[in-house]
Amino acid sequence: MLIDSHGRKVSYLRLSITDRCNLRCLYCRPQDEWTFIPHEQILSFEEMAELVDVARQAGVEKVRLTGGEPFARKDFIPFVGRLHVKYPDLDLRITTNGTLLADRVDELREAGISCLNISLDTLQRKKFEEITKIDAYDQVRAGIDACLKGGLRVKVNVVALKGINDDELPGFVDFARDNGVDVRFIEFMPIGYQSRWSRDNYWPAEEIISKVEKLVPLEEVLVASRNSGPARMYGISGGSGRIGVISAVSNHFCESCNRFRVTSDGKLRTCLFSDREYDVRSILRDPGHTMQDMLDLFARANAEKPMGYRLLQEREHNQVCDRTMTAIGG
Ligand SMILES: Nc1nc2c(ncn2[C@@H]2O[C@H](COP(=O)(O)OP(=O)(O)OP(=O)(O)O)[C@@H](O)[C@H]2O)c(=O)[nH]1
Ligand SMILES: C[S@@+](CC[C@H](N)C(=O)[O-])C[C@H]1O[C@@H](n2cnc3c(N)ncnc32)[C@H](O)[C@@H]1O
Ligand code: SF4
Ligand code: SF4
Repeated sequence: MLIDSHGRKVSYLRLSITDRCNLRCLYCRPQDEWTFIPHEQILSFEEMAELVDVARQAGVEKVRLTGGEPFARKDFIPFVGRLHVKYPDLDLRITTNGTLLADRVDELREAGISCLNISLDTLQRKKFEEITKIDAYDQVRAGIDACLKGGLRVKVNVVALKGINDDELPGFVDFARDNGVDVRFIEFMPIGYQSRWSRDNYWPAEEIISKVEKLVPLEEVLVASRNSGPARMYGISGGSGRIGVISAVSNHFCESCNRFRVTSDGKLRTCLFSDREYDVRSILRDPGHTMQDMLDLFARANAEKPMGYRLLQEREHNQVCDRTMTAIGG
């Protein structure tokens, strides 16, 4: 079991399947120039499965597969299916941009997935293209509809962008209520070289919630699971669907941080905000390595796990780390 000096226990792994993505969201990655991680440095699915073995041994109960865009990697769904067969009691989740989903819902359900986190920052097609650089709004909406029709639970992630989507609260409240889904507004985090974060486009969670309260009565819902994420959720009175906020900048949740991250090139990050990385890939590719070597690395990393909000304070909210979100996995 991995418990650090602040008493935090690691029970949740975010594993990035690939740094490649078919969108170019303005808050996530550089807009003009970027390089992808060379193919040979990306962990194979066999290596990722071994990593999950180690994580299970270390006490991890929930694994979120992310990216880049996880569905952009060939044979992603069969990999999910293999993990599910091997660990039927593992809480296996996916975060996706939803563009490549619509015709894969049955396959996903058969692979053991019952809930998807799907990113959608606007309910307007033209604005979607402005934010992501790609005209794929209809694909995402079709992906969400297909999930709901196919009986998968959906949580919608909206990066809160002042001056860009702060006029769309009524639409998102209706969307949550009409579809019975969770819509979660994530504070824009200043992550990655060339981050476009600024005081002008940052829209804090408290402001979002107080504006939603003027539209509809809200009731805070306490999230009971120890493996749950950092969202604060509110039920919409008199209807289904919920609105939530992830206040990663204004009101941190580092005391209850339950997670490790591993990037697609096999670097363990104990904190989203810290570029301090531990080289899992070198161990995995050493023919003589043992499970204990991996567990020792996890333990050493965990002993050095920071309180991420302090790193943010030290940088005075300017770009907190160099790696881009698309390479870390969010
Ligand atoms: N600062 C910070 N942000 C996080 C952390 N975990 C997730 N986030 C952010 O929260 C947003 C939503 O993440 P998701 O991939 O949907 O996962 P989640 O909300 O943690 O997962 P569940 O609650 O299990 O659904 C992303 O922008 C993440 O970067 C964290 O530990 N620290
Ligand atoms: C990096 S993406 C990877 C998975 C998938 N491509 C997607 O967009 O859902 C994971 C999550 O991080 C969020 N994200 C990316 N950059 C962010 C930033 N700078 N601040 C807050 N959230 C961000 C995305 O909106 C998404 O919900
Ligand atoms: S990884 Fe996700 S958030 Fe980043 S550019 Fe791709 S779709 Fe957008
Ligand atoms: S900022 Fe770092 S320590 Fe804080 S919750 Fe996020 S990952 Fe955990």
